[in-house]
Amino acid sequence: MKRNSVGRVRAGTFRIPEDLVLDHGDRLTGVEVAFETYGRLNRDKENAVLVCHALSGDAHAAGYRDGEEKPGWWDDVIGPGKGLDTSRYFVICSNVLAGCKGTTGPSSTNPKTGKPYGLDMPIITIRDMVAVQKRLIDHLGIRRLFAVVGGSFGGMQVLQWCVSYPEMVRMAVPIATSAYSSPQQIAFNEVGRRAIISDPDWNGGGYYGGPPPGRGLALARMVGHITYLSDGAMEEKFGRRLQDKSEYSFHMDLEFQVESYLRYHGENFIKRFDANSYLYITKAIDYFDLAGEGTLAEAFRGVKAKVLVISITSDWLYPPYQSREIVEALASNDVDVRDCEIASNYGHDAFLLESGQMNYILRNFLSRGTAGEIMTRDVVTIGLGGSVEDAARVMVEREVTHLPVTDENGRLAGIVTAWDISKAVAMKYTRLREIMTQNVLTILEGDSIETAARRMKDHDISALPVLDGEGRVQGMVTSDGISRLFGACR
Ligand SMILES: CC(=O)SCCNC(=O)CCNC(=O)[C@H](O)C(C)(C)COP(=O)(O)OP(=O)(O)OC[C@H]1O[C@@H](n2cnc3c(N)ncnc32)[C@H](O)[C@@H]1OP(=O)(O)O
Ligand SMILES: N[C@@H](CCO)C(=O)O
Repeated sequence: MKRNSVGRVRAGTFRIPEDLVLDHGDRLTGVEVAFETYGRLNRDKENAVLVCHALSGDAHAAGYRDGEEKPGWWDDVIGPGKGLDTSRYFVICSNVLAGCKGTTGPSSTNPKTGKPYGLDMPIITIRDMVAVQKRLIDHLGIRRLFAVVGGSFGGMQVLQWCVSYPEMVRMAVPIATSAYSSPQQIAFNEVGRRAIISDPDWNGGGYYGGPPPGRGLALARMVGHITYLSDGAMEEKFGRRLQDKSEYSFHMDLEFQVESYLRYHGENFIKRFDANSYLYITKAIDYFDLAGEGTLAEAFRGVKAKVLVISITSDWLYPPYQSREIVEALASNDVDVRDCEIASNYGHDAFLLESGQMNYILRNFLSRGTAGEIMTRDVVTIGLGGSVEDAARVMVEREVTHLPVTDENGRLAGIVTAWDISKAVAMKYTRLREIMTQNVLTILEGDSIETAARRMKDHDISALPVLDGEGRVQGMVTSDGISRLFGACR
């Protein structure tokens, strides 16, 4: 087992109770979603990170399933102390709708016929896929996701989350992706689909129970896999070296290492993936175009998330210019967006390979610092029934200038400051209710430090009570505390 892995994991299945109405009006009954989770959901359910997988990915993003040697596809990034730190976050990954790894897709049994859907499966969009993920997140009782993260086709899902459910996404990390599929990306997907459809075993998509279109699917994967690498990476890996020989054979069969490698990946892929799912997912990718008839800036108008857009220097499938378009369109809507570029020779799949850079970037972005991390936890409060004199005594004894006032349930009812005490003495008030501020400005544990600093600055105050989801005081953030923090970052 790899170091700092989340360890043994097993997939859960969630069955959506109601019919799923799809983007194009079709309905699916009894949709099931396979998912895995890593880490622990905190009491306020505010530390959930949804990971969206790429084309051939699945819910098994990290850890080891019983009987399997290889960990999940992003085990280098998900785990204790890693970029998606499972000692802090509750990480969720689900298999996409139309997938073939536990979530309803063309290879699943159609409840109407008792047979595999095949091409009876309606065409699915990325918006449909994200709508299914939303139902899973609702089912888990999560009202707002701390972050949504994904690479490639997974990055498209991240952008769709930001547009479809802006209130639910606190931070978003679309990686090596695009807000629309370019003609070149469509072209490669079409070649892959034609390879499958041209395979005699495809049988109109009705191959289940008989030989699958393995030749077509392997060929589709070989073409796709070339786009996941780079010219430099292939030069490094293979050059013109021959496979298990020192001179040309001058025949039509295998000569070069690169040929052998692609055949290997093709043959490996058909052991774990369904050809019809390949058709449906690449179709969903082709249809993806957030701007639609309008502009990308218009599409991003409602985005509320803080966004980090990550691109890869050598990615020629989803080139960095497509990430720049996303950044510009978000920035034009005053979205809090930043971008970074992973320096790598690996090409598009670098988001799976450059785990050192990925972990560093994710850790720094996600832990941009939250109020919960810098608040003083041993916060001093006073009950609503207390007197001005009681408040003055507590302030002197505990050397505080702000005193949250709580009701009988421990919920915040107001706040009293040293200035209020001075006024009370001058005005001869004796009860807290007479002097406390009732409309208290507060902050949530998961809100960023920047948000706290901006709120204090905008309202010219020097302290903010930090509340949990039930309105109970968890701590205090003060302007002194924040300045000390940034003072440390010389
Ligand atoms: C992101 C998601 O949602 S999912 C998906 C992630 N998984 C995949 O995409 C699976 C297929 N993709 C890959 O394997 C990707 O290249 C990665 C990023 C996952 C792995 O990349 P790398 O670690 O660089 O592995 P690489 O692409 O070089 O392939 C190594 C394999 O090729 C084999 N190989 C290398 N050269 C040759 C050759 N000349 N002939 C035959 N096989 C070869 C190796 O033996 C190795 O086999 P193994 O995987 O059984 O150990
Ligand atoms: N190679 C990864 C990324 C593709 O975009 C996959 O197969 O899913």
